[in-house]
Amino acid sequence: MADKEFTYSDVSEHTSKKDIYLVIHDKVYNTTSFVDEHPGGEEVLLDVGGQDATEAFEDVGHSDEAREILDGLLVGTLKREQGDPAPKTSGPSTTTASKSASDAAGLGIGVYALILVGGALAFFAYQYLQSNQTKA
Ligand code: HEM
Repeated sequence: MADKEFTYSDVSEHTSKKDIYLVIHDKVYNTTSFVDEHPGGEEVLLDVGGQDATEAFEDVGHSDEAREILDGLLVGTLKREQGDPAPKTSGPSTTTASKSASDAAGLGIGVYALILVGGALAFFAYQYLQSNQTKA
């Protein structure tokens, strides 16, 4: 049963809670029995029902236990045809995510530096003005 081949359009017919298939790494999984038990909730599974859920699955960083459950739900492999959506991998999107995350961190440090330097400048300017006042 697990070597059955499914086309993308076969899989896309199984989108309801009572009959839901997911594609992860070009393997087809019948997730119907697991929807109610998913620790991440049924919503997220229904969102990707009948679709390639590779990216969604990998982005969460599922445990080995999750992967074992997945093995038990396997019903076949995906047979890609021309015009089907391209395989999804978490590769490029993760790189972009971490890049923008580090950009944001860089900006955060810049803002802190600006506050520190600005604060120091204000302090010295205040001291300078105070000393001028005492002189006068
Ligand atoms: C049939 C496919 C899936 C299986 C077997 C599965 C299994 C699991 C398991 C066992 C956990 C508990 C934590 C762990 O062991 O990693 C979990 C957590 C989670 N899953 Fe999935 N999952 C599947 C698909 C998905 C998909 C497609 C998403 C989409 C975003 C998702 C989102 C999450 C989230 C957000 C959690 C964290 C819940 C929390 O810690 O509060 N899962 N999943």
